Order: sequence, then C-alpha cells, then structure tokens
Amino acid sequence: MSDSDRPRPLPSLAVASHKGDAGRVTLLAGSAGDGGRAMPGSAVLATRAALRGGAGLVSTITLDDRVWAAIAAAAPEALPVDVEGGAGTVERVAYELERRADDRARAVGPGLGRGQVVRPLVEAFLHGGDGPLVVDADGLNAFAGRPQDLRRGRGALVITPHPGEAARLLDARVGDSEDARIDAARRLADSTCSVCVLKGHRTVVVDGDGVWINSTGNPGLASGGTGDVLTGLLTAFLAQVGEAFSVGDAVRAAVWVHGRAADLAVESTGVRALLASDVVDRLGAAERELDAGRGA
Ligand SMILES: NC(=O)C1=CN([C@@H]2O[C@H](COP(=O)(O)OP(=O)(O)OC[C@H]3O[C@@H](n4cnc5c(N)ncnc54)[C@H](OP(=O)(O)O)[C@@H]3O)[C@@H](O)[C@H]2O)[C@@H](O)CC1
Ligand SMILES: Nc1ncnc2c1ncn2[C@@H]1O[C@H](COP(=O)(O)OP(=O)(O)O)[C@@H](O)[C@H]1O
Repeated sequence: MSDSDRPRPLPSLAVASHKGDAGRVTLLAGSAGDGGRAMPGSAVLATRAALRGGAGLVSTITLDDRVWAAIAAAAPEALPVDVEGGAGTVERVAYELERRADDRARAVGPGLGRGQVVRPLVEAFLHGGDGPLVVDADGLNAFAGRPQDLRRGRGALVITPHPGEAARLLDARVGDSEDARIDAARRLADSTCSVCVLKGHRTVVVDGDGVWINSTGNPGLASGGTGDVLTGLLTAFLAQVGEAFSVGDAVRAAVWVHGRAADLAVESTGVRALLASDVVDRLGAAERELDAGRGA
C-alpha cells in the first residue's frame, strides 16, 4: 500500500439496523480510581468520539464520581458506568467486562495516570474478552520496557502510542525520521502482536498488511486531547470489523478520518485555535468523505 492510499470505507448499515448492529463498545478512561488526579476530559473526548464513530451503545466505565458527572453532562447519549475505586477496583471492573460479553470492541488507557493499579486494570481488558481492544496512553505507560507483556491470548490488539509513549515501551528514544518511526512501529507491532499506530505528523500504521502512512491532519492536532478522540473513534470503527472489513482497515479508516476532521475544522478555526472538541464535531463530515469512496 502506498501512502496516498485512502483507506477502505466502513461497511454501510442495513436500512433495518438496530443499535446492536452498530456495535456496543466499552471504554475505561479518566481515572484509575486510586486517588490520583482525575482527567475527566480524556473520558469525555473518547466517549464523544466513539459516539460520532457510530457505535450503537457506548458504555464508559468511570472510577471517580467527577468523571461520571462529566460524561453525564457532556455526552447524554452515552452510558457512564459508575464503579467504585479503591481496594477491589480491578475485580469490579473485571465483573463489568464479564457482564458485557456482547461488546464488539473496547478501549483502555486515556487519563488513568501512573498508579500501580493501572497495569492490572489493563490486564483485565487484555484477558477479559476476545473482541478487538485498543490500549492507549497510560495503559501503555504501565508496560514501559515490557511491551511483550501486552500480548493477548485471543482477540486483536491495537496500540496507539505517541512517540513519548513508544519510547517508554521500547526503553529507547524514537527518532524523528520516517524510517526511524517505521522501525519503532514495526518493533512494537512485533513484540506485542498488535496493530501499532505510531502517532504524530504522518502517523505510521503497521499491521500484517505492511506499513501505511497517513496523509491527513495538521499541526493543530498537536494539542491536548486529540489522541483521546482517536481512541474513541477507533474503538467505534473496530466494532464494525467483519468479513470484508479487517482490524487493519478499521485502524487506517480511523486515523484518516481523525486527521481529515482536523483539516475540515481548521477551515473555520484556523490551526492555532483548533481544539480536540472541534475535531469531534467534524468527524461526521470526514466520515462522509470516506464513505463517498463506496458511493454512499
Ligand atoms: N483533557 C484531558 O483530560 C487530557 C488528558 N490527557 C491524558 O494525560 C495523560 C498524560 O498524557 P501526555 O501525552 O500529555 O503526557 P506524556 O505521556 O507524559 O507524554 C508527553 C511526553 O512524551 C514526549 N513526546 C515525544 N514526542 C511526542 C509527541 N510527538 N507527542 C507527544 N509527546 C511526545 C514528550 O517529550 P518532550 O518532547 O515534551 O520532551 C513528553 O515527555 C494521559 O493519561 C493522557 O490520556 C492528555 O490526553 C491531554 C488531555
Ligand atoms: N503535527 C501533526 N500533524 C498531524 N497530526 C498530528 C500532529 N501532531 C499530533 N498529531 C495527531 O494528534 C494526536 C495527538 O495524540 P496524543 O499525543 O496522544 O495527544 P493527547 O495525549 O493530548 O490526547 C495523534 O492522533 C497525532 O497523530
């Protein structure tokens, strides 16, 4: 695949679809419930992006009342699932995952902080289901220097490090050149048996099909929260994986749409003023452009 390739569009929904057909997804973001700093914004942005990505039902597990309240206020279409933090958090989260056996995709990581509980929380997601799973941000930091521990027994894994997170995983700086970025993404994809999305200008995606370089996006994306948007969108697209739409297809589509939404947004905001929320608001328009590829 060359870097100018536009990703394959998502399958269209049948006219008689119901919300179950569009896919149920579960996210864990915003706090690890360990008394650390809560980051409600990361959970709100990921949740709103998953909704804009077309997931039929978005459940966001929250381990802090402030995160629950922020989602309830900012994303009334979502289902925030209040789970008590503190001792026993991991078991309670594992129980919530077990109850959601019909999830089509899941994500864990944004805004969880650097506490000790983060790694077992991610492990509950790694081993608690067989649908595609996205691990991002602090979910990756919890495996610093040990990327191989992210391997799953069953179910596809997608990891979405920015270069700082990739460097922590690999315990080695990631160079700025395209070759160095491709090499780092390849090493991470190999050691974790995942599809690796190495973010930044010209995001690199490595999967079994090879290397794909994204052509959309602009420096306005270099601002807080835009990675959380990608995580939510990607999870929603992974819920659409089927016979004619692979995990790699979903990843490339999400990365392309995310960047394209930012390109559309800066037409009115300008690059400097771009906010992650503006990207969420343009996801629909960018998805329509991708859909145009199948004449939808
Ligand atoms: N609204 C919210 O709630 C938000 C919540 N958020 C949550 O905050 C948590 C911390 O996440 P974070 O990404 O801000 O911090 P961190 O992981 O320390 O990474 C920065 C380090 O990496 C390095 N680095 C090198 N290259 C880089 C690159 N291209 N892009 C980025 N970084 C690059 C960089 O090195 P530098 O170049 O600055 O020396 C620096 O040392 C996490 O849970 C996240 O989900 C955020 O999403 C924001 C909005
Ligand atoms: N200069 C750039 N050009 C294109 N895309 C960019 C640029 N800088 C950042 N991005 C994109 O913005 C997002 C930033 O994600 P991340 O670093 O995880 O931010 P955050 O942690 O604040 O959410 C990624 O999707 C990345 O590819």
